[in-house]
Amino acid sequence: MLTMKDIVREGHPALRQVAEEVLLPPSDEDKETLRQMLEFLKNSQDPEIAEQYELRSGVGLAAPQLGINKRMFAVHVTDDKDNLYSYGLFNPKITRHSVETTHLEGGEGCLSVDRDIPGDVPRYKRITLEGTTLENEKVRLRLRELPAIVFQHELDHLNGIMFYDRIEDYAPETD
Ligand SMILES: O=CN(O)C[C@@H](CC1CCCC1)C(=O)N1NCCC[C@H]1C(=O)Nc1ccccn1
Ligand code: NI
Repeated sequence: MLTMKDIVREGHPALRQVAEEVLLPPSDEDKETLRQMLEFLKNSQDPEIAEQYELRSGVGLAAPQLGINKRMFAVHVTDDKDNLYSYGLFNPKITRHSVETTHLEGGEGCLSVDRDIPGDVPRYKRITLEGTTLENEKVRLRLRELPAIVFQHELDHLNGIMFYDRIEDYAPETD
């Protein structure tokens, strides 16, 4: 099973690479990796397992965070209407998005970042995202609010972008 020692931290080159498309249909190895990533998220959200294996709770995990330069990530998150979004996706891409943006109250964190970085991280409020599932089926997901934020955070990892890259820097007072 995956634990925190499998997750690379800031400074590891994989976090700053543009990940490679996964060849479809996904290989057994890629499917097994993605399944393990989804399992990690579920374990990390189980208080007993998380405590036993010292897992930081996560709602998303991208392959580059394991040092794997492939366009695949897992998400396991429940929205404010108690809808569970649990997916392992290959080659995800945003095909549509709102102009309107939102941000996670209190800012974002990252399992690959062992420090707190304050600041709003702007995300599209609504997105349409397409990808291929663990069953090698194409899906089109219409997401909003927290699920949309999580998928955007994961997609950024596939493009070598960290959440704090998006925190706008205020220009120093000029007057
Ligand atoms: O790339 C993937 N990662 O780095 C794991 C991150 C992904 C989330 C960060 C912001 C959006 C996606 C993650 O899950 N966390 N980051 C570290 C702190 C704990 C945890 C978290 O934000 N949990 C959470 C958030 C909202 C509601 C419930 N739980
Ligand atoms: Ni992250």
